[in-house]
Amino acid sequence: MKILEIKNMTKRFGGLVAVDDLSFQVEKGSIFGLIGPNGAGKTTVFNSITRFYDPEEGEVILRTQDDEINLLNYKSHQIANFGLARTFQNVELFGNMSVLDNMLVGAHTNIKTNFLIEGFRLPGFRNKENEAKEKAMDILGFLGLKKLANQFAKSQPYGVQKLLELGRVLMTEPRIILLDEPAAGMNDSETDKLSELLMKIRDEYNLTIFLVEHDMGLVMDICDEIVAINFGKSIMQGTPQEIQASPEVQEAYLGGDDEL
Ligand SMILES: Nc1ncnc2c1ncn2[C@@H]1O[C@H](COP(=O)(O)OP(=O)(O)OP(=O)(O)O)[C@@H](O)[C@H]1O
Repeated sequence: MKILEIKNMTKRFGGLVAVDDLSFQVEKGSIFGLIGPNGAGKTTVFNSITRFYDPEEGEVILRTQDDEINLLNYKSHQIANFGLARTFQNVELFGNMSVLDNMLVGAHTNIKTNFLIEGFRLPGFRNKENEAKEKAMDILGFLGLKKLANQFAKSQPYGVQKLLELGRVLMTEPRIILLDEPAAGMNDSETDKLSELLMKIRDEYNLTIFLVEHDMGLVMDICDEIVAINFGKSIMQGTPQEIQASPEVQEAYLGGDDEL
């Protein structure tokens, strides 16, 4: 099943067509990569899917077993309710809060109580809070961060902060996670660990991963399928092998800073 389908998306900035009639599909349960040279339109696609931008044309269909939702009919804050969660290129944590409390912020969208229960901290709320804490500790354990639960987020090294951001996303029980350059700023061994972890997350949490990434090693290692774009248009969608063998994709990278 195609969990996510981008249909004829166009996004313009004034006279510049950043995304140009772009279509591609993401298979449920896959790790899917969006690649392209600098300025190809990757971030714009990402921001359009997650509704930070308003594309002028097209559809973004999120499919569940029994429903099809066009995300373009909703605002960015509503998207998480449909099971789509994202991370940002720069780590966005609450530095002065503990690692655990940062995780609990991620749970907020999933704690559904009424204002009486929440406002007066009645038992229903405490139960939900305890459940959320337990879940947070489980995820921290999965990420190897349990021991750091009570430490300040800001005193953690960059690699740990990136993992914590992933953990916070998992708290929302997403169907699909969109990762904006998850390996940015990581060294080779951190990137290798991240590759393994992303595959483990996909399997353990039974979700789909959509990533934009400059690190071709990571993309080629872990993606089941990739769409390569340039000038906002699709060059091709295929397996890592097909993408690497494509003269059109190689041509797009020639002369750029990025290497395929
Ligand atoms: N907010 C904006 N206003 C005007 N032009 C923009 C804006 N955001 C992006 N662009 C332009 O749209 C095009 C696509 O940019 P985008 O950032 O999506 O590319 P990218 O593939 O993510 O690039 P990079 O790999 O360098 O991050 C570029 O020409 C860029 O200058």
